[in-house]
Amino acid sequence: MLRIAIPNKGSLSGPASAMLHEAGYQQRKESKELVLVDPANEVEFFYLRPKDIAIYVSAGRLDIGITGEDLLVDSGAGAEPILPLGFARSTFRFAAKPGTATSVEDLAGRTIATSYEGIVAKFLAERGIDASVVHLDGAVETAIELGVAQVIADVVETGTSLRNAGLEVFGEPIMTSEAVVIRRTGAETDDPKVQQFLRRLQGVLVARSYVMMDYDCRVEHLEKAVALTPGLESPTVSPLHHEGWVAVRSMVAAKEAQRIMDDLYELGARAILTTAIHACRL
Ligand SMILES: Nc1ncnc2c1ncn2[C@@H]1O[C@H](COP(=O)(O)OP(=O)(O)OP(=O)(O)O)[C@@H](O)[C@H]1O
Ligand SMILES: O=P(O)(O)OC[C@H]1O[C@H](OP(=O)(O)OP(=O)(O)O)[C@H](O)[C@@H]1O
Ligand SMILES: [Mg+2]
Repeated sequence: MLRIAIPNKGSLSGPASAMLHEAGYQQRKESKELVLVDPANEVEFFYLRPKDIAIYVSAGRLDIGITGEDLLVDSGAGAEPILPLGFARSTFRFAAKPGTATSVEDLAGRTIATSYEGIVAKFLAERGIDASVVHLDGAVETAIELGVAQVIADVVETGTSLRNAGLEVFGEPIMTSEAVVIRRTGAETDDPKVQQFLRRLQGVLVARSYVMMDYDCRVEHLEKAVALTPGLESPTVSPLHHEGWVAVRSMVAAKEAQRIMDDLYELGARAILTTAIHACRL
């Protein structure tokens, strides 16, 4: 059985479970379940606090986990990312009241409120900046207004929370982050069970970002049409009963599909269809 740590709460939890479900794994039906065994797929899911996942995985009793890159760095645990998952994308930044700080040099002597002391301490140590850090569990943006700190260091996505608190980012971004699959540093890379799990998730990522495109075109336009739809390997081209015409089938990036359909139509291609890909193994 592959033993996998999954976030039980917060921004990572819903999208992680949705991705696993799409990959064909059973997921828990109610949020109080702590462990779920999926015998058909030979995996066991442990629903853990996102901040703790890297610690569990580094301890070696769980094979892999899903967490945020920022949480992994913050934990300082001996685990490493092996597959980016494309959700929970964020940037970790310093922010303060406008006019009170413009660069990281202004951090010296200040108090910084954060839920991510590990990341902040590492950043300050690397730059030799002497500042105090106060830990808060959340709603860190309010710390300045309430006099707990002069600066915050927090996750920023849309910037709405900062704006609502009347704060502005300053200095370079401390790090960018997204959800990742992690494993213990130096763990077996070629464990077939881990490889199969990763292939399933990669299949979901591809199925989400590509569509299958089919169209008919005249043989003399084939080269130009295929240049628009080169596919991942090479398009499938089949003869049509109607002489001088071929049918072409190719994978296309979903976000480019409409533009490519326009260009194919201009070229004289017809019966241009796109269909969703539900699952794949490349
Ligand atoms: N608004 C957001 N947009 C995108 N990613 C986010 C957002 N908030 C947090 N994250 C990411 O989610 C992970 C943090 O998950 P975690 O569950 O600890 O915090 P949370 O989503 O803020 O939940 P909570 O604070 O309610 O427990 C981090 O990787 C972080 O970068
Ligand atoms: O830039 P934004 O789109 O506003 O997103 C960033 C905010 O989202 C998260 O907060 P969350 O809602 O999880 O509350 P928390 O601060 O209590 O963790 C994060 O801690 C930021 O506060
Ligand atoms: Mg939060």
